[in-house]
Amino acid sequence: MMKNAVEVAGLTVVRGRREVLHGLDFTIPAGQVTGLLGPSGCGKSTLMRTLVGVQAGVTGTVTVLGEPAGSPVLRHRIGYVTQAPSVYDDLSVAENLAFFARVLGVDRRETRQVIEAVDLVDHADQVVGRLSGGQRSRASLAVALLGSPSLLVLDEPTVGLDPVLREDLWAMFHRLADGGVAVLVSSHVMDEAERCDRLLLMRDGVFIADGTPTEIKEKAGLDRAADIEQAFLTIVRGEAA
Ligand SMILES: Nc1ncnc2c1ncn2[C@@H]1O[C@H](COP(=O)(O)OP(=O)(O)OP(=O)(O)O)[C@@H](O)[C@H]1O
Repeated sequence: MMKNAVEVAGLTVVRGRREVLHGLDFTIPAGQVTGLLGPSGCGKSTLMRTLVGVQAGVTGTVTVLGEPAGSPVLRHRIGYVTQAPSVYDDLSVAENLAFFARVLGVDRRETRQVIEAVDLVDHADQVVGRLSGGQRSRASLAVALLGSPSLLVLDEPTVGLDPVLREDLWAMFHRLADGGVAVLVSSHVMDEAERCDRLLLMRDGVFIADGTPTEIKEKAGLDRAADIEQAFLTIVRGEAA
């Protein structure tokens, strides 16, 4: 198993006329849930798009599963869920999965497994357009799980979900990581930080901290009982001082 699913050096991204990521160096290990946390607009989606290979204006070295980001061989090895649902409203959950399984060349039997994994068995025959927002985003997640990707890139997957479902999804992320998958999850709410094995804290296109939740709190001079939001603010204020 590859130790690092992602290796990035000197990553800069220009969108429009603005540089939105400013020379990032980092790795994302296999077998862990890495959280990408930071305020709205700091560049999380841009970073994820870069790893998936769909972002323009990229300079630097971005290696994903041993290949340059965007390489066609990676297509089946990365699962990506954006903030907008990527399933068809007029098809049922099962029909959507059957369609994407065919596009990806994945065994149709896998569709059942991924529907179970996201807990949509009871809604499998329901048209996606009539699902709740949370159910719809889980349908997108099921699509991303097809083909057992080695890297899962999830842009704010738990937004709008109730606490029980959030709990279930985080348990699933950790099960996948235990199986060797590199799971990258973004969030702009810091209260999910503690659920991650490791955190990348981002602000204005740079990382202000990289480590386990405990390491980051220590770096900020706080004890374990503190929350990551406090650590984030402490680090930001320290930099400004
Ligand atoms: N097409 C674009 N052209 C120019 N600038 C853009 C474009 N898309 C996004 N940006 C800018 O790039 C920056 C980073 O955006 P990005 O979507 O990566 O942030 P984010 O951290 O994912 O935010 P959110 O949590 O709100 O999704 C923002 O300041 C945004 O205004």
